[in-house]
Amino acid sequence: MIELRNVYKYFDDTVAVDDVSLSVPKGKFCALVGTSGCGKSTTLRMINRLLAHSEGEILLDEQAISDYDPVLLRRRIGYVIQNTGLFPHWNVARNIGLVPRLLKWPASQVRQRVEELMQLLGLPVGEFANKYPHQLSGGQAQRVGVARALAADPDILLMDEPFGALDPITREKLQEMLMQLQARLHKTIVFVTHDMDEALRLADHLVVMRAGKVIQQGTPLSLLQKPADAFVDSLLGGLERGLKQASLTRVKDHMAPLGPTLPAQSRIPARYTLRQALSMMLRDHSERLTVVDQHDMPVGELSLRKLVKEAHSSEQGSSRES
Ligand SMILES: Nc1ncnc2c1ncn2[C@@H]1O[C@H](COP(=O)(O)OP(=O)(O)OP(=O)(O)O)[C@@H](O)[C@H]1O
Repeated sequence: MIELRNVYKYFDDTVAVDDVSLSVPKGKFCALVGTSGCGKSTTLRMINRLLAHSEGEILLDEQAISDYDPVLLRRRIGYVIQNTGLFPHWNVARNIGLVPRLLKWPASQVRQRVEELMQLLGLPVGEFANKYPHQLSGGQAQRVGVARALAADPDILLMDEPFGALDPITREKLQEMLMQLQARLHKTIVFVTHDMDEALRLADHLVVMRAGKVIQQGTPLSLLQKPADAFVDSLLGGLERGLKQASLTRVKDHMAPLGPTLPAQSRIPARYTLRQALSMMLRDHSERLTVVDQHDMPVGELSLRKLVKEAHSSEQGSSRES
C-alpha cells in the first residue's frame, strides 16, 4: 500500500506538487494523468526517493519512506522510464540481471531469473539474450526495461510514460502485455501517462492533476460518469466520453433476460463491450441484439432504449450522491 498525505514539493519558487493526497492499495494500478508540467513525474519520483518531498507524508505499508534505507527502498520498487535507461554496452541478459547481481544472487540463480523474465515478456532467450540495446526496436527495448524492473521481484512498480515513445500499434501491444502481467503478478503500480485512453484502459484508480494539484480521483468509470469540471471533461474526451464509458463496460453487465418476443437477428457475445454492441446496432440498423455465450447459445438481450434509460438513471444517482 502506497499512501501520500498532503504532500508538497517545491523547486525554489515553483510549487511542483501542491497538497497531493492519494492512496494505492496493494495490487492496484493507479494512473496519474494531466497536461505537461502538472507534477506527475515529480510525484512518482518522490515515492522511491529519487526526489525528497518538501512537506507531508509518504508511507509504504504504513511506514514513512524516510524511515527506509533509500537503497533498500529502491530495491523494493521497480522503476521504468520512457527511454528505458538500459546500459548501451551491456547485452539484454546483463541489463535484466542488474539488480539481482547487485543483491549478490548466485550466478546460476541470476541466469534462471533472467531467462524466466525474458520468457514472461515475450523475448525468446536464444534470439535476444546477447543483443545490445541499439539492436532492439523501441517496443523490445521497453520490454527489456520492464523485465529489468521486475528482476528482483519488487512488490511496487513505478512507470513514467513507459510507452510514450512507441508507435500506436506497439503501444497497444505493450499495454496488453502489461495487463496480462498484472493479472498474474498483482504488483502495486503507479503509472504516469499523457494518454487518457491508456490510463482508462489500464487503471483501477485514476488521478487527474493540474498545476501540481489533484483535481479529481476515482475509478475510470466514476470519472467518466461525472467529471469534476470542464478541464477533466475535456481530458476525458468531451463528447467522446459516452463511448469511452461504453468501452469499459461489458455487455453481460447490461443484458436483460430473453423476452417473450422473437430474438433479435444480430448476435453479440456477452464478453464484448457496450461500445462494440453500439457499433453493431448502428451497422445492423437494429435497436436490439441477442446476447450469446461462448457456445453461441442465446443468454439474454440488449436493448438500446434500456441502455439509454440506465445511463440516465445512473447519472441521476451519481449526482444525488455528490
Ligand atoms: N529539477 C527541477 N528543478 C526545477 N523545477 C523542476 C524540476 N523538476 C520539475 N520541475 C518543475 O516542476 C513542475 C512539475 O514537473 P513534472 O516533471 O513533475 O511534470 P510532469 O507532469 O511530469 O510533466 P511532463 O508530462 O511534461 O513530464 C514543472 O513546472 C517543472 O518545470
